[in-house]
Amino acid sequence: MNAKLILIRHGQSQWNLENRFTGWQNVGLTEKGEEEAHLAGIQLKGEKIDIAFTSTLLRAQKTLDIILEELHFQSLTIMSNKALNERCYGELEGLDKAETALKYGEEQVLTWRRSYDVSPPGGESLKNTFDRVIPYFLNRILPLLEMGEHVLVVAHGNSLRSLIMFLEDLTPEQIQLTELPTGVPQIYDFSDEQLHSLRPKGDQFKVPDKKTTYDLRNLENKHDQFTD
Ligand SMILES: O=C(O)[C@@H](CO)OP(=O)(O)O
Repeated sequence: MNAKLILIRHGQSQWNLENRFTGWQNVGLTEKGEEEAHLAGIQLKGEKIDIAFTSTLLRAQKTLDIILEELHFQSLTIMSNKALNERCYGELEGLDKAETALKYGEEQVLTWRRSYDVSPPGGESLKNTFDRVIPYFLNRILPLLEMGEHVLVVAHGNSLRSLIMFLEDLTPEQIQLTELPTGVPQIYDFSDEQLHSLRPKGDQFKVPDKKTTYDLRNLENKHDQFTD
C-alpha cells in the first residue's frame, strides 16, 4: 500500500497581504498567491493524484485550479466541502491584525489566533475547527487513503493545522507553534501501520488534549451540515 496525502494551504490572499483577519470571508488570491499556486503545481509534477479535496472558499478553489492546470490534469474528481473551510474568525473578520493587537493587547490576540480552545468573539477556536475537520477526514478522506489512493487537500491555515494536529498527534502546545506557509505542499507518505493508527478504535477517538474522548456518532450528528 502506498497511500499519500498532500496538504497545501492556499496561495497568498488579498487579506493575507493586507494583514486582515479573514476566516469565512471569501477573499481572492493576489498575484503572488497565484504565482505560489503555479509553483506548488510545478513542485508536484510527476506526482500521482487520484482525487482532490478543497473547501468552499474561492482562495482554496482557485489555488487548486491553478495546481491542476499546471499538472495538465484534464479530469479529476474534486470534492469541495465547508468542513475544510478556514476557522471562522467571527467579529474579527475584516479587522487589521496589528490594529486589533493594539486595541486588545498582543497576548489576547495571540490567544485568539493560536490557542487550541479559546474562541475569538463570535468565531471558532481551533478545537471547534478540529471538531468538523477530523470527522470529515475520517469519513471521507481516510477510507480513500486506506485503499492506497493519493489524495490532495487544498485548504486553509487553521483547518490544515487542526488536521496536522490529528495526523501527527500534536499537543495543544505543539500546534500553537505550527505555522503553515501559503502554497507549499506538505506530503505524508503513509505506511499501513501509520494509517491504521489514524483509524479510531470503534466509534471513539481521543482528541489531542488527551483527556476528552469524542464519540464519532455524536460528532457526525452535530455536524451534519459538514458531511456530504
Ligand atoms: O485570517 C485568517 O483567516 C487566518 C489565516 O490567514 O489568520 P491566522 O493565521 O491569524 O489564524
